[in-house]
Amino acid sequence: MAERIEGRKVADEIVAAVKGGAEGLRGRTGVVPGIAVVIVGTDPASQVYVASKSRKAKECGFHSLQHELAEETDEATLLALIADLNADPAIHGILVQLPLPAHIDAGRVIQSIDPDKDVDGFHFINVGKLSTGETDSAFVPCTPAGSMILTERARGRDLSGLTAVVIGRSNIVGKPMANLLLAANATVTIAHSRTRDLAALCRTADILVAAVGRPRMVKGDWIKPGATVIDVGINRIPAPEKGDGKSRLVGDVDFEAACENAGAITPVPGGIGPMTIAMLMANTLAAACRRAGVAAPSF
Ligand SMILES: NC(=O)C1=CN([C@@H]2O[C@H](COP(=O)(O)OP(=O)(O)OC[C@H]3O[C@@H](n4cnc5c(N)ncnc54)[C@H](OP(=O)(O)O)[C@@H]3O)[C@@H](O)[C@H]2O)C=CC1
Ligand SMILES: Nc1nc(=O)c2c([nH]1)NC[C@@H]1CN(c3ccc(C(=O)N[C@@H](CCC(=O)O)C(=O)O)cc3)C=[N+]21
Repeated sequence: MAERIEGRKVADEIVAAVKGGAEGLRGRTGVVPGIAVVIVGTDPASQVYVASKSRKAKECGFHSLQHELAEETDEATLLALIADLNADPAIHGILVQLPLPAHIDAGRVIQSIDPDKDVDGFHFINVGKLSTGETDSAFVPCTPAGSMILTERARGRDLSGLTAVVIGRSNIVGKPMANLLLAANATVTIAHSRTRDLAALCRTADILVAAVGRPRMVKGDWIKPGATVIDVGINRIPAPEKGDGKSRLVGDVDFEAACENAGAITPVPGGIGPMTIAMLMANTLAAACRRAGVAAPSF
């Protein structure tokens, strides 16, 4: 039976350390880390994430702003808000919740964020730093950063000789995750919707990362015995057993079946989700430390 990797517990440890770091920064320099979360529209799942980000920010002792804009907000209004946040010295981190409504060019919005405040790590400058190995000064996207910390807990910091398969090639998860695994010396393959015989490829993976968005797509017999399985997927599915109209969260991996083969596996919920939020807090503290000219703690 696989070991459950308790992301929520590790996330709580990181949040406690960030809180301590923020107190230290404030004591030494008077600087209070500030984060602005911007959400456009009323997607209920997005609102849940945004609310929990704001809650954690308060828990860390941050100054936290939440901007909720109407679905029909135009791009110019959003760009103007970001320009204001870029210029605001009390704000060190800016997160624009994705996806954005279709009438807004998400790429243009992301590239308008000051790279030094881009705590999501989506700006070209931060993407370029990550892929060229300038990780000391880059903001690393929160989900892959959190996934990497849990991978290190299971496998150590040096993944030399290990094979990693990442399913999914998004800019938010798959590609940066593959870069981080590569930087840690794993031998990395990225799979996607055009990959042939995904099951056979997955069976080669000592480390398997699923970031697809398809509930329980990865089957138990796709898992190499002893593999470390990182399930990034967050999928809400109907749960009639809980009552009419109820739903529950599942990952991209068939958790119960995967437990038979895996050495260690992250659960959903309670795995990568809480780690993502913890890393957002860590990145915001790092942004505030850099602004204040103080060394940022690393995790
Ligand atoms: N835990 C967390 O904090 C976070 C969780 N998530 C979750 O992670 C999942 C992925 O998110 P994200 O990367 O944004 O999603 P995207 O939809 O941007 O990317 C999904 C990727 O999966 C690939 N894919 C789709 N179907 C298949 C298939 N049948 N076989 C193999 N590959 C397939 C796609 O391939 P192609 O490129 O060819 O289309 C694409 O590369 C979602 O469940 C999301 O909710 C996301 C962000 C944070
Ligand atoms: N600019 C941007 N940055 C993001 O990081 C970003 C985004 N947009 N858009 C949406 C995705 C998704 N995402 C999650 C974060 C935390 C949980 C999380 O905490 N999940 C809990 C469960 C929460 C629940 O019960 O609903 C868990 O897995 O245990 C989930 C998903 C961040 N994303």
